[in-house]
Amino acid sequence: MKNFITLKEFLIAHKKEYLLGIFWVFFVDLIGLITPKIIGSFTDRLSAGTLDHAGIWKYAGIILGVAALTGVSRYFWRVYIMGTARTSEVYLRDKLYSHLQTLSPNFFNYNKTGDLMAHATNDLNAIRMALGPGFLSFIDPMFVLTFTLFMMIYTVGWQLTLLSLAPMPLLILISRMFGKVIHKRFSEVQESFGSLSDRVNESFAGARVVKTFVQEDAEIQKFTSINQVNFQRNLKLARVNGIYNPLVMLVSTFSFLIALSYGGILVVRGSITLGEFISFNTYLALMTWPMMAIGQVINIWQRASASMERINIIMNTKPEIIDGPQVRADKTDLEGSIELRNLTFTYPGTDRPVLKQLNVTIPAGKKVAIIGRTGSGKTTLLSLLLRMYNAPEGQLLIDGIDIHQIPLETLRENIGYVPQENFLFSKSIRDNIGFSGRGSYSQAQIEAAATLAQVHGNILDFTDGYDTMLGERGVTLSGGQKQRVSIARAVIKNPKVLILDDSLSAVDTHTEEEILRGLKEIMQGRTSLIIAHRISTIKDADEILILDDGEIIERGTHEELLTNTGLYYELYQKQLLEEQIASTND
Ligand SMILES: Nc1ncnc2c1ncn2[C@@H]1O[C@H](COP(=O)(O)OP(=O)(O)OP(=O)(O)O)[C@@H](O)[C@H]1O
Repeated sequence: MKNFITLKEFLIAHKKEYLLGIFWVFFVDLIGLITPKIIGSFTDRLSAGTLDHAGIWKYAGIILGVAALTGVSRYFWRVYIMGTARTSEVYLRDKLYSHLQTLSPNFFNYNKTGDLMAHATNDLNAIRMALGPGFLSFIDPMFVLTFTLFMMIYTVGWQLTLLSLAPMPLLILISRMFGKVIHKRFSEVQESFGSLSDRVNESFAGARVVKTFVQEDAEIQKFTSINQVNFQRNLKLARVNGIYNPLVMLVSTFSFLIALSYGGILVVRGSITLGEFISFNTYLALMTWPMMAIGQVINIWQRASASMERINIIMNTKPEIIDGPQVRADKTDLEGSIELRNLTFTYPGTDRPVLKQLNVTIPAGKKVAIIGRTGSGKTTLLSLLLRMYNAPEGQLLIDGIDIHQIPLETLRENIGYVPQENFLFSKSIRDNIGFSGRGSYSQAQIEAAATLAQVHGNILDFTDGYDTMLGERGVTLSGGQKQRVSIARAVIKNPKVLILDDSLSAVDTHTEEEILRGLKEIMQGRTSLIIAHRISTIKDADEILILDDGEIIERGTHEELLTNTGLYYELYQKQLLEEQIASTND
């Protein structure tokens, strides 16, 4: 039960609905006791020959009335219990989603999307089942068993009742034994379903790569084997259920057997009437469902508990990147100066530093470029600036204060970031560009940003213009167009700091020049950090840093760097040569 602590708040808030639900279950179970008594009395009067036509109609009327009342009451219990269980699913899904939003990018490096989706679907469904049908299957049998037991003792005495119920403790034993196995096997099923969802998600997301590498058959094989594992695990669970449910049935059949044989003897002896015997057996029949239900309850709750355990692992994951106690809440704006003080950074879970003792000061409003071989740590530095990862205390300062003292919202709202991988949402181009404004940007602002990013013309070429819907990952746009929409999305924020991570690599040199000219205008007085592989992108920067294996090996302006014969000079010569070859080929 301790797994369900996550739902404490919800259950307290919805106790009224559950109490009303309990009332209606209580009421249905209470009136359910009338029918067996009526049938018994009907039998006795019939065998005594004291029943006329009107009497028969009266009995029929009562039975019909009870059935109608039961139907109406059942409607209410469904509304209160099942309805609240549905609400719990919405509550928990929202809570899970909101919590996932707070977790750091590192969490998503280690947890696969498909598996997280399985948590949000299958696991939540199992929990809903417990709070709806599972809860009902718990309280209903409690009432039915108590009431029926009372009526049985009242009708035929305690000896026959006790004897008939003698096999019942066996039920508890069986349920305890099977409960543990069901919990374990259901956890395994959910886990394999997570892997299955993840496989599907990954292979669809990478559909183009799969096709271009002609890996369809291999993908099908991989899918089939995971599907088989999932099937086998479901089968193992079904096997437990297959033994468990008939065992529960068998125990209740023993009860019937005792009731029939010993009850029959009592009727023959004349200790009880035939009517009482029939009433007793009808009560015993009433008990069959609750007994089965107790078996089901254990099953449902064990599944839910396994699912809740999985959800709790996520819910108990503490967000690593948060506003700590040292945060300065009054810092609602940035000026844009950046300082790296001996910055050394190692990714969590690894032991090799990716950035080593970097010392850089970027005054507000300056343009700094970073260039270097792949894997030299350029993107890592930007991730630290955006606090996607935590830099060591005191080594990364913005506006002269430690980055950890700046509220996350202030930090990120004031940085315009164009990532290396231009992820666009499956929304219209307008919504993608205006992503940060949640619909508050005017069409003129959106168009201005698009013009600056040199993509306005392209957008107008689409039939639906700014309303053009982008497929998953913006598949309808070319690489260069995606980059430019992504630039427009960053600059519309009018950020104090603009970060471009190799964001002009997919546009031709002419467009690049146009974009840079536009950016120069908007970034007047604002800080920009540009990563590039092409020297043409960065040559007018105030300072260029050359990063190699996490260290700054050269720094200076374009002109200063060309006076050395270092890596920058080497890169420049290589790119000049490439350009010359390209122009001779034209
Ligand atoms: N989340 C991570 N966990 C562990 N190591 C990482 C992680 N992300 C990047 N790295 C490693 O850190 C190093 C620097 O990576 P980074 O992405 O910063 O390089 P880069 O200079 O931006 O490269 P490129 O020009 O190819 O984009 C690489 O060796 C990379 O494998």
